[in-house]
Amino acid sequence: MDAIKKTLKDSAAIRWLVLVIISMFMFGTYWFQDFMSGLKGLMMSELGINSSQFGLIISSTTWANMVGMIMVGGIILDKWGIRVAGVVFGIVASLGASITAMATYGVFGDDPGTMMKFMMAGRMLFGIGLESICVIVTRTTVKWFKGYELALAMAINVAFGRFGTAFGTAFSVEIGGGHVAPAVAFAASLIGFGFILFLAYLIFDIRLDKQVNANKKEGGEPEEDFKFSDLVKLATNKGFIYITLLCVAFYSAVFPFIQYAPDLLVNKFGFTYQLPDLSSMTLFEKIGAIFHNGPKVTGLIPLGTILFTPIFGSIVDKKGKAASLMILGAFLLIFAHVSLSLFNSVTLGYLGLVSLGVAFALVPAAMWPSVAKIVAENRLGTAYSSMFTIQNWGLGLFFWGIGALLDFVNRADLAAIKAGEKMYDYTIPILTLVICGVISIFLAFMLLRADKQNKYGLELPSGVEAK
Ligand SMILES: NCCCC[C@H](NC(=O)[C@@H](N)CC(=O)O)C(=O)O
Repeated sequence: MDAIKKTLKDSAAIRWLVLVIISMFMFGTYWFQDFMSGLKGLMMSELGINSSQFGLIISSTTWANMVGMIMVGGIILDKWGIRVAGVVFGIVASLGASITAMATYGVFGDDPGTMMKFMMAGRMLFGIGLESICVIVTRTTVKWFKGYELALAMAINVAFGRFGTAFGTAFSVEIGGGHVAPAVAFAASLIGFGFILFLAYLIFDIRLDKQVNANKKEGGEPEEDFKFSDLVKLATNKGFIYITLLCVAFYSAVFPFIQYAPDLLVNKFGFTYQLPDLSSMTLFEKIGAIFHNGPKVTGLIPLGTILFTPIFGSIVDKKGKAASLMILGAFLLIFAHVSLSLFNSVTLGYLGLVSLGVAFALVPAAMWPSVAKIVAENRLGTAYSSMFTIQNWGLGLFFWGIGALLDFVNRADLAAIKAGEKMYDYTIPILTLVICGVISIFLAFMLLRADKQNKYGLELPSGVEAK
């Protein structure tokens, strides 16, 4: 038997280069997913929309995914591979983002109704690409890093996405020069840039496949293929059900919150949307102005997770305790939303945001590797696609629901709010997210119990089998 030859992925330099290239795709798609949060005030004044309509635009990202588009993405990925799936969903995401940008420039008509309709259509198309790209990039990371630094690579990959969220949220007002359309066009061009880099990655993908196929004669791994029976197996796996429901409850209280956080800080704590001129300020005044700016402070949440997700990831790898850490994350989530809704203290508000940031680093670091302990490897593609689909049901509801609830509870004051005489009261919409936190704790405890019964090994370090 011939010796198995070294492949491209055996070179650490090439592996990490590939990770950076594919992660730029995540950077662009996460930017586009989240940047509008920093523009909410501007969108309301410039496009004449209310909070509920803003919520609809954000929520439209999830609509096609709610009815199974991510599953279609997963099937295309499993049947035709990374290259075909990446190109198809890269085109879909770029097209959706371009339609959204054109709509804000008034290409399809400049009345608010037409603009909104096409923005939603564009974001819906983009959303199909976003989620499938996330699955494709995750799958590609596994392809290159399995047997190497997989947990760290996944954490760094998510960190690129968080960079996109942080910078998109913090800087879109300035990038747009105080207008919505240029900020949307810039965000759309980042997806195009990420897609071009992904096309460049395909050269590495083709080379690696050739090398792996050559080695397969010496005994390689069989490709995974989508089977509908896998769905049935997943739907009857208790651990998978708990972790999927936990994923919905947890992310529903985080991603939608981030979309509204700048507006909450402006309305509740008197923060600004636009930075004042910093040039004549002392260093302390500059820092004060930044920490008093809604989009910038919100941007710090995902920015903090960039450091902490890999740290928590390596704790999970080395010490285990993934289910316990998810319980802790759910407690932090409740503290965050209680302190941001029921109290009016800015200090407590900052503590709430820090607590949310830690939970946002902790839970994903513990949750995503745990899926691989609960579900057999040949069903992982289907497992991630199913989780993302169900996650989108919650996201769709809360992206829109927070805005709709905001308009509803403030209905007596809407005219005064529009005229700038009053501020939105965010208490009830944010308190609703506390319910998600409570459900998350319950599910995390159920997961811990299921782990003890089924011996998934969630509390054990990476690579240690439960007996
Ligand atoms: N290896 C899996 C990484 C998932 C990271 C996770 N992303 C999601 O949940 C997606 N559905 C993306 C999205 O909706 O933006 C995350 O924590 O970002």
